[in-house]
Amino acid sequence: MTTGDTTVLIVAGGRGVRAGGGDYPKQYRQIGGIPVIRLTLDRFLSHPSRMTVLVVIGAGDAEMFDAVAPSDDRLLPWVIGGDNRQDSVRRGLLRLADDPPERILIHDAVRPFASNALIDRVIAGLDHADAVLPASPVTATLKSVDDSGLVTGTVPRERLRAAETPQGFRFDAILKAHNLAADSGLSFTDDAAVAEWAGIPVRVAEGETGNIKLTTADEIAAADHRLQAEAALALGDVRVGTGYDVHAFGPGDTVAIGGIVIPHSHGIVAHSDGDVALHALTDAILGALADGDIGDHFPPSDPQWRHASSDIFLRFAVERVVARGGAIANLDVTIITEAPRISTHREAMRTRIAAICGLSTDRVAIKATTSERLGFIGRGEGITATATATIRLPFRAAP
Ligand SMILES: Nc1ccn([C@@H]2O[C@H](COP(=O)(O)OP(=O)(O)OP(=O)(O)O)[C@@H](O)[C@H]2O)c(=O)n1
Ligand SMILES: C[C@](O)(CO)[C@H](O)COP(=O)(O)O
Repeated sequence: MTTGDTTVLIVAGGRGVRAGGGDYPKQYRQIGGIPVIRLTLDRFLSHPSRMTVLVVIGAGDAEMFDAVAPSDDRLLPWVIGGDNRQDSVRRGLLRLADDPPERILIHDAVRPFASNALIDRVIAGLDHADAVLPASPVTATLKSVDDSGLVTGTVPRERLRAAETPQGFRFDAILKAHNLAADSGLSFTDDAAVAEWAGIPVRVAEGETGNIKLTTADEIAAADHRLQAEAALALGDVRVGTGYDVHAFGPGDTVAIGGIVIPHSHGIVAHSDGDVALHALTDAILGALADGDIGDHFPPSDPQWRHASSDIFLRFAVERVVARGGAIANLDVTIITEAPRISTHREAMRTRIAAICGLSTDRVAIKATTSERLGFIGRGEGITATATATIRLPFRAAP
């Protein structure tokens, strides 16, 4: 397949009357949060063959187009289109005529789902033909109907194909055909029809039923739902949980904070090792799962947790996420104490927590503050930590 010297002409000059019209044509409406024309442009600009793209826009649409167009040096300055699709295509072809490409793909701005494989099939077809039409078999039973609404017959569908775009052509051949068609005053709804009329053999390439043209408001709404659902599936069921813990200082000379042991003028009064950061994180993860709290799973009354290292609790919470097919997106802790100073231990804490949870350290944040000598923290009587955990569960995860 030869892919060099292929330009794409995207026609976006229509008013979208069948979709409801208005000042905001359908190619500028959003599906899945992105303007239709932007999706279409991205399809072609991201194609590996690095094609040049020319867009034909409606008179008065320049501001709308410039607002949504990507910045890419392969995107040529737009051309203003005509009163119908055929005229818009011809205006685009004429713009390219001074420095013509070898091959041209002509595509509707309102077909945002053309795949790379489909584009490849059309380009490959041009190695053996001057005109290539992607098309799919018609699956509906087709009826002809008279003006009174009576069925006059059933149309055999075996030889019928529904035409799609991008349609591919040798540039010189389709420009000539369009010029002849314009001179003759005939009108056609696609460029393959212009080629057929001009006597150019049109070869069919396998189309894609997903490569729909957004013609009606219902089709736009369905495409929007499709992309929203895909995005939601990719993102998963995102949940956020928060946690809080407090412990008093007491006799001793070390404190466990954030999974590491730090020398201090006091110890921590606690049933376990009293690591407020790991306890807050454990509760944040359990909170995101709506799975009780640390005390439910590790009751202080149970002697087996006496002096336990708190990484056991945190790992347990992480395993509850993994057991539901989920993953932790990030953990964020704030430690509030007058002393010891946290900043010098921050990286060691991040590394340790990341290791306990099986995360990369860039998903773990440790912050610290004092309470400005106010309250029990300010008097150095205790230490607290708050935490937030964001997790992603698959949809339809077991409750
Ligand atoms: N004067 C025109 C008319 C159509 N098109 C483009 O041709 C493609 C064909 O799709 P179609 O659904 O026919 O678009 P509209 O003409 O906008 O729709 P309608 O007929 O409902 O007004 C669209 O990308 C449309 O923007 C164009 O560039 N210039
Ligand atoms: C070019 C086209 O998309 C091929 O299916 C189609 O013909 C364009 O517009 P239509 O007026 O909705 O047929």
